[in-house]
Amino acid sequence: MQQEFYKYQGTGNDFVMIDNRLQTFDKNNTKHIAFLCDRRFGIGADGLILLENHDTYDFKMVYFNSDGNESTMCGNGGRCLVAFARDLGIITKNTVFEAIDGLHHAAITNDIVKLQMLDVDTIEKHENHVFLNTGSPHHVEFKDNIEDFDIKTEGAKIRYGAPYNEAGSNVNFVKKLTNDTFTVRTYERGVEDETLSCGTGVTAVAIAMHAINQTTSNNVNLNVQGGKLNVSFTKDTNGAYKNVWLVGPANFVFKGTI
Ligand SMILES: N[C@@H](CCC[C@H](N)C(=O)O)C(=O)O
Repeated sequence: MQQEFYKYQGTGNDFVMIDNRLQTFDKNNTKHIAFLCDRRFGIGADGLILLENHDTYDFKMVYFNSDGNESTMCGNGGRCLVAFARDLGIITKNTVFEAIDGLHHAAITNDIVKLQMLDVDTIEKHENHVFLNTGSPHHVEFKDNIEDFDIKTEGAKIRYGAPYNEAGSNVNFVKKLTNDTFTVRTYERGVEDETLSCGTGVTAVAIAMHAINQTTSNNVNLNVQGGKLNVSFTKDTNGAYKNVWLVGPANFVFKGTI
């Protein structure tokens, strides 16, 4: 059977999008999803996202990494899905949709998507890194020579090592540029390589930098390999990060059948 697909990217984190409102897509066929994401034999993407109907909200997001396995929240994927929903005529500007980590409010203006992320109340501060969950698990570590660093090799060692082991974590390497601007490179679990951008990753970096006093700003700019993102938040009196918003471009690339 021919499958219609759409390709979107958000700061270079790219996704195959499928309109699954008629529930025709086989979600259990891991090999087929990995094939669709394969850059040589398939369409090529960091992940695949299904847009599905929801009883109460505008739509539902189902996310798979490029290895074919369903995974936790994808921030850039969520932003791209909002653009896809707008392009399909499901929404106009504002939306609320459900993903694996709960409800997300979002707004789209031209190609800029603003996506509300999970509240964060648990931040593990270790000697050389910070660990937190922004919808997906993230290890955050400073790396001064970030431009020349082997992200794939060094990221994999951390992702597969203790305490993460098989369940794994995404790994973000960070360099501070100014009080409110950081460079980030991310090794993504489930892609098992560096991606050009990671939305839950930069959200984790912005919150981690604030939590360890590396920024005094609650509006943080993140330079990633594929462009620029912004994360803003408020911190409540119990130390929880709320009203977390991830902002950046989300673009249609091409569509086809396979
Ligand atoms: N690219 C994503 C993160 C996707 C999930 C991640 N690979 C995982 O399995 O934890 C983003 O933009 O947040």
